[in-house]
Amino acid sequence: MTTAPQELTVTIGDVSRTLPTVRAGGMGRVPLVEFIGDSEFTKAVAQEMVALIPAGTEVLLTVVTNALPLTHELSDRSGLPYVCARKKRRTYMQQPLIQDVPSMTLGVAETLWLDGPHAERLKGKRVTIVQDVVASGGTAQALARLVERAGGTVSGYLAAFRQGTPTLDVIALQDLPRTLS
Ligand SMILES: O=P(O)(O)OC[C@H]1O[C@H](OP(=O)(O)OP(=O)(O)O)[C@H](O)[C@@H]1O
Repeated sequence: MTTAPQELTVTIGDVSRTLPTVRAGGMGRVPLVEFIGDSEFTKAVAQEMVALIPAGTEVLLTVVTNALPLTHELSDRSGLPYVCARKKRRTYMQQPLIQDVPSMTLGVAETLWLDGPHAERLKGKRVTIVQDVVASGGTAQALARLVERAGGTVSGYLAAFRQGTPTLDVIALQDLPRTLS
């Protein structure tokens, strides 16, 4: 007998989304949060997150891909500048900081690249790390290391959703189940 995958509906502000579930590595089905291609949901989430930005934050730091539109909207609403790490080297990068992600939920090895001029914008600043989802916390740890290497300090970890029990102290709008079936 086949069991239909469970659905998960989340509501942020007055916007609701039924999240698709996907198989992720050996984890079973996990809810998939997508901001790419969904400006209405992205704006609603950013609107709710503004109040959660730690006091004293001077710069937001995120990483491509899915967290980028969310951080852009958060920057727009908070007035704080943001910096974005890449997951691929670009030929135009100047003395980038290169940081491996220690572990990831989906089990895919990843390396973060922060262009030198962008790293300069973190120097001496209090930086909040912004993500769409924090699960294991591996990506957050790698971003924190980039902040330190750039000469900044981490003010906090802010995510739209926390999935599971990351070891880091993450401020999140909502918790998502680790697996659905
Ligand atoms: O806490 P962790 O276990 O590190 O997992 C969280 C990361 O996993 C997802 O990235 P994904 O690989 O799906 O990247 P994408 O945004 O480029 O799709 C999500 O966007 C977070 O960055």
